[in-house]
Amino acid sequence: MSEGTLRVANLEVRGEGDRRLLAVPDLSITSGETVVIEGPSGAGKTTLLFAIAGLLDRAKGRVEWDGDEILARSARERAAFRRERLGLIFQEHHLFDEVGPLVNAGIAARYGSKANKRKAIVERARTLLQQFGIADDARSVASFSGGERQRIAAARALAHDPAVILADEPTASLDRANADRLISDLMGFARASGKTLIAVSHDRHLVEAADRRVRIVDGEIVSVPEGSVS
Ligand SMILES: Nc1ncnc2c1ncn2[C@@H]1O[C@H](COP(=O)(O)OP(=O)(O)OP(=O)(O)O)[C@@H](O)[C@H]1O
Repeated sequence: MSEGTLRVANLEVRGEGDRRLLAVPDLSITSGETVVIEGPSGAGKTTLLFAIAGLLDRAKGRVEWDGDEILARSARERAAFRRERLGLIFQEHHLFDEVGPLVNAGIAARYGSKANKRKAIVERARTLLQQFGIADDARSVASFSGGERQRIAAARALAHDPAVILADEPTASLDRANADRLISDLMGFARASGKTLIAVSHDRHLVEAADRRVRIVDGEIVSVPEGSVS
């Protein structure tokens, strides 16, 4: 099986008061596929993304990445799995403001124990920053623009070479030009390197750029009419 294959079965997430937030009987995403999860506000899109990232303790059912089930694992094991296999990009990028782009993008190297692995992460971070048009600059990231900061966050998410990129509203805080630049950088990178990309987004340009849409309404996946963009 190629890396980055997702199989979800009987996934259910309940919130406070036992309210059902999400029920996904079956969802498969193949290695290298680019998918946008869309749907109305409050439908459960972020809940689905967080559940497949193993971020929700209360998720029940099966989430298998390349045949490895992650929901039955401890929180600590799931965190180790994420560090190794997933690259996460959020709307708010939470960079370390006082240091430069390379320290931020290569931050995973600080947590690695093996010197050759640490070196590879920093080298990849450097290449990704270049690819995403970020000058190799010592100035702190606080002085970079919003679009540049989000591209630095994308480089950070990819520097440890994960098979899967998960993004939650990655363009939501960007203007059109910067959003389009990020879409082009991310999609270009995912396609060129065969990564699976799954993004929650309302952004029509991102929806149109993806191979497939998964639409969620009231916590359930509904079918999407061919060719339509909501
Ligand atoms: N811990 C929780 N307990 C109870 N309800 C929750 C909890 N977490 C999220 N919810 C609710 O679950 C629903 C789905 O939330 P989610 O963030 O997944 O929606 P979304 O589709 O990503 O929405 P948006 O597009 O507005 O970000 C919402 O009604 C939200 O208020």
